[in-house]
Amino acid sequence: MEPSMNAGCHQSIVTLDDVFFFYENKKVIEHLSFNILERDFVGLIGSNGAGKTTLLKMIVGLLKPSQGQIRLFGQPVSTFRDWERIGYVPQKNAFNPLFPATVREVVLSGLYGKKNMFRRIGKADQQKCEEALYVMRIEDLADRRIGQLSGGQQQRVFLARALINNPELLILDEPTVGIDAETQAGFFRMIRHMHQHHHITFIMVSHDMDMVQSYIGTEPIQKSGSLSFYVKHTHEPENCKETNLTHSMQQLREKIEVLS
Ligand SMILES: Nc1ncnc2c1ncn2[C@@H]1O[C@H](COP(=O)(O)OP(=O)(O)OP(=O)(O)O)[C@@H](O)[C@H]1O
Repeated sequence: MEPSMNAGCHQSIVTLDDVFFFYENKKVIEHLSFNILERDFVGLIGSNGAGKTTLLKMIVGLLKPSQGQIRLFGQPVSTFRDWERIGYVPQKNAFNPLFPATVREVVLSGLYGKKNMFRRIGKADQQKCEEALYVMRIEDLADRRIGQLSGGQQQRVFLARALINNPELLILDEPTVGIDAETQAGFFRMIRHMHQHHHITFIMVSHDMDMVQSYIGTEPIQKSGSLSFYVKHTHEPENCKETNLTHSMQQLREKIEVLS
């Protein structure tokens, strides 16, 4: 996966060029170069402490590479501002049961972006929120406190939060940790459906080798230290059109109901 820029359906979504990362003197990532194309599904596997979360945090601009460059949608991450194009579900969102935010508030907060904390919530935003709640089948939880939900329910809330902007890139950091096997299987069916039917590129950290190998591929495309990158390319030209959010999200939910 050499860094390169491509046009049309093969647009580069994330490019890393000889990236290093150090926490003080501890080297976590070195000489990492790769290129993720539009609608790729990247599975990132690695032992504890391999640097998976560090890498995701660099991609979403929360950490700065010690050396090298990262580009998002062709732009250097340092000047990138279109954060609504990216949905990020961080690892393990454990909440104090008394945390005051409701599910609806958490999902709406996905619209605020990095610089927009105090924007007024208009009708269109409310509508997007209701769609995201609907598609994740959590509309009946909308007024509950996030901290009072199960791990599986919280995971759906954070996915709804990430989906509210109709992201082009969805980044999931071990989305099924601590979740029962049945809920995990339903979650992966949903993720696969989203990848197959929607215009979304995925990067997912997972310890679930079975899921990664059955959907993405049996061999990693690249290794770096103890990080392994599995990549499924999905570049059929007929799938390279923008989809209508409302319609596609409703289709997604209907499909999930069939599968669940
Ligand atoms: N803020 C920090 N300061 C110093 N060292 C850190 C910090 N965050 C992480 N590390 C160290 O950097 C290394 C990589 O951490 P990271 O969280 O990226 O690993 P990971 O692959 O996501 O691990 P896990 O599978 O356990 O979640 C680990 O050795 C960790 O202890």
